[in-house]
Amino acid sequence: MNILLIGCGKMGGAMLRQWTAHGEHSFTVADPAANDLPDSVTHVSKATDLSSQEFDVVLIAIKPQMIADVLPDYAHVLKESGTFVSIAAGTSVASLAKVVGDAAIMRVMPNMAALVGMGVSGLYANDRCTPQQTQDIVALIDQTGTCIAVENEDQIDRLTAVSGSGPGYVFEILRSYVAAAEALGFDHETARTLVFDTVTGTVEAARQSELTLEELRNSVTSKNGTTQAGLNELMRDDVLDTLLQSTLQAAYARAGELR
Ligand SMILES: NC(=O)C1=CN([C@@H]2O[C@H](COP(=O)(O)OP(=O)(O)OC[C@H]3O[C@@H](n4cnc5c(N)ncnc54)[C@H](O)[C@@H]3O)[C@@H](O)[C@H]2O)C=CC1
Ligand SMILES: O=C(O)[C@@H]1CCC=N1
Repeated sequence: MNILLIGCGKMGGAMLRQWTAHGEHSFTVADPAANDLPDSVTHVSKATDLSSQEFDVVLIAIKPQMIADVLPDYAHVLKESGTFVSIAAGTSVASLAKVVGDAAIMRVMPNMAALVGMGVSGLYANDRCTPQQTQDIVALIDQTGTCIAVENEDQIDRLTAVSGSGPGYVFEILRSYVAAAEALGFDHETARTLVFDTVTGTVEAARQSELTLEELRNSVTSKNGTTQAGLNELMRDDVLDTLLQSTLQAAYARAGELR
């Protein structure tokens, strides 16, 4: 496919890196500030630099607040049979259709783990998208990790709060965990190794196990042992559950404000 990526910042750039590594599609990036693009990518700064080219896919990866200003310039560059794909948080299909008209539009919500090919994305396709169009975009997103198709847009906003914003929460939890390890006397590098290897190993063990997370937690908690002493603090007054629920609710509410 011949794909135009409008905006190639942190998220668009992370996905582009995986796509160019796969080498299956042709990419043009429209971004006045893009640099360090892979050699195979054509770069333009603005829509008028595109001449009369038309694309199979126009992928919108600019900030939600910029879409109304920037997208009108690109509304005509999609082939009749093409697909608009937006990764912008919140911005609804209805808002996009106001700019590009009655077209095949998909909302994809990726996350930053796409940078290392381990992203997880949600995908919603409006009823103008054919099964073939959906299949093609699912295959494209699969090149950045895993793609989960959802039935309605609200699911995309909910998924944004869980996995789209998820790396932000996880980076913060890791930062705090590493700081706590340093407070116990480890140097920064050793603290990072201990925490990162504990987290990645535990996630993989959970993924490969048939036990529930509660059963796994209990299986490593000896009665009156060290883990129980730690968990008594971590689980006190359900503070962690309350905090994570309010964290996800706040992100979901913000997605609604961006529609
Ligand atoms: N950063 C993340 O973890 C995630 C971001 N997203 C979505 O991805 C989109 C982009 O976010 P980021 O990459 O984080 O932002 P960013 O600020 O890193 O990238 C935005 C890019 O848009 C470019 N841009 C600005 N004006 C432009 C114009 N007139 N024409 C073309 N390009 C222009 C900028 O130069 C920049 O490279 C947002 O809509 C966001 O909601 C979705 C999932 C995760
Ligand atoms: O913070 C944001 O708005 C973007 C969308 C999901 C993750 N990052």
